[in-house]
Amino acid sequence: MPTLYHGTLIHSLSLTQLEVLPNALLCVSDTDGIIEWLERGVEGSEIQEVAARKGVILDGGVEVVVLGKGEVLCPGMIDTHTHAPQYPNNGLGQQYQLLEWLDKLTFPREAMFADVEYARRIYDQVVKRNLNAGTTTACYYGSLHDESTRVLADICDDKGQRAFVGKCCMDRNCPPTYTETTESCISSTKSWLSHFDKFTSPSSSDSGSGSDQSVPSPPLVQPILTPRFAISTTPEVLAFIGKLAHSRSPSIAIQTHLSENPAEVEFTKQLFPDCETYAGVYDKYDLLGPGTILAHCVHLDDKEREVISKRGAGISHCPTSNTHLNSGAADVGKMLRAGIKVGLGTDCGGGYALGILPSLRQAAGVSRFVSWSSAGSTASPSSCDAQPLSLPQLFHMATLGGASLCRLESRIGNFLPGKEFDALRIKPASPGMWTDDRDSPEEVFEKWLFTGDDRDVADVWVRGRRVGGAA
Ligand SMILES: Nc1nc2[nH]cnc2c(=O)[nH]1
Ligand SMILES: [Zn+2]
Repeated sequence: MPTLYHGTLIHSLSLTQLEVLPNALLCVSDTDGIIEWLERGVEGSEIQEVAARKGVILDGGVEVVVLGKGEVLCPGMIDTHTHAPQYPNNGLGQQYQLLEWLDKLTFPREAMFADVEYARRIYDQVVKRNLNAGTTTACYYGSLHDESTRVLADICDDKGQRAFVGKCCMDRNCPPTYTETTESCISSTKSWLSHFDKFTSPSSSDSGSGSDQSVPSPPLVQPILTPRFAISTTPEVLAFIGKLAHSRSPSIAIQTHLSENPAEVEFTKQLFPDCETYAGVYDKYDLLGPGTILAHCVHLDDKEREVISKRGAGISHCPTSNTHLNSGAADVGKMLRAGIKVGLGTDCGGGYALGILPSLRQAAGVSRFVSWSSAGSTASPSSCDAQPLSLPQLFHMATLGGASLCRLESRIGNFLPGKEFDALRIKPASPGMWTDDRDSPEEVFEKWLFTGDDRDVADVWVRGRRVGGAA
């Protein structure tokens, strides 16, 4: 039996198109969570008739979820870069720059995840809190520990969060208490990867319904190769990861950090004197491709944007972290104009906040500072390009744009029929205080984006299954 959803839907169609659909009627298959059809402009009194015309007879077996006035259904949000073992450090560290922050706070915390039971306790809360905050897909760095990172993958699968989970590779320039040899990095990466064979595609176990997708949907939880960054991975490990990624088709996803902080860029150039740029290091080892997520990219030059764009890699913009760790203000406009895919990341615990909303707000603010400073520092015509990010762009980055970094844009990111139903029901927790009857659905939505939190996320669905929410 399918489930029907009726009410106001808001989703992104592109960087410039935010579509608002009042009185939409959406049908989701209960076998595979796929959106079978979407009808626009259906009054409440017409639900039964429209459903019948589409072949769905409303009887006791069909659930109809009717959104109330002031409620909005939007796609689930996608955190394209976060570190699961760093959540206990959230909020700390604003006095540091990246490399000192890693040594003082981050490596000692991550080392604690050698204890698998500690990892289980923390990861259980991380995944639960992220789902309730509306993060239906997350790209997680784990620690360097194989077993604890398997636990993280299992927890995502159990709780129903769509996720990419990576065992962190780091075989040099790390403290003796938290590092691995090149040999153990390679062998534990192979062993960690084998764990994912057990997560199967939903369409391979049932016949599915309604979807015209010819390729089976990937498993909910997928592996992502995770060289920490060029500083802490030897050329041998970088080469191993490049080869491993391309040993499968489609290639295995890759995530790493790029050009976050000036001292990091400088040190990387010293370590790889034969590479002209930092991005060139990753390119040399075949790490840049459509399945690659590059976090931060604050200090890129034009050549680097060009190679990232050419290879089809995506950038995870992490503005809360970039601000908190004094890394700088990334110019997202330049990335977009170079044709690069951009999503949002929390980068916890460099970023201090759970869920994508704070990143979206900070992305808006930082883009304004970038536009003001470029307008003030140059009279060249190019300064006209530096517009602050618009609401459609911001929401695109939080949803469909993030999906494209994960190579999932044909599966999730909006409510087009054939996609999987990853969705949030926004229900203002304090109606009358910050929303009232005069607000249009667009206004409720905008207020939620800029002032709301997980108390206002009543339901969270991934692949049609309810996996969280405050209701
Ligand atoms: N923000 C951030 N940058 C990094 N670069 C290398 N490791 C890290 C990390 O854990 N967080
Ligand atoms: Zn990070």
